[in-house]
Amino acid sequence: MHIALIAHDRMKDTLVALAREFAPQLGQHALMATGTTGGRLAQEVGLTVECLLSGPLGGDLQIGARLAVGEVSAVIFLRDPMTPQPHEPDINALVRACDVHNVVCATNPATARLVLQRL
Ligand SMILES: O=C(CO)COP(=O)(O)O
Repeated sequence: MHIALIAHDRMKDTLVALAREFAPQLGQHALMATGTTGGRLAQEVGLTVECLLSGPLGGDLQIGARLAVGEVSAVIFLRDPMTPQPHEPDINALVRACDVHNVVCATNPATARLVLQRL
């Protein structure tokens, strides 16, 4: 599978902890991530991750574009529901693309855990 991993700043520690817990499973898949998230996953978890642009600079849109042509099979996107984001339209576009193309999309840690358990 091709899995996209994304977390807003206040959710990054949670995603890193989840990725650490599920590193053996994640390591069997092709991973991509927005820039800062991917850097942390590579450095702190040791995963091989294709790092795209940072979210506010277009990373969510890059993942959405890849997803729209069938190149992403699941998205783990830990959004911060308490902090406004400057690139809110990009975030909504990515989640909408998941719905349009019926791609697995986990936007909170509980759902992410369920998805990761099924890898
Ligand atoms: O903003 C993001 C997703 O909307 C995440 O981007 P970074 O991983 O570059 O922080």
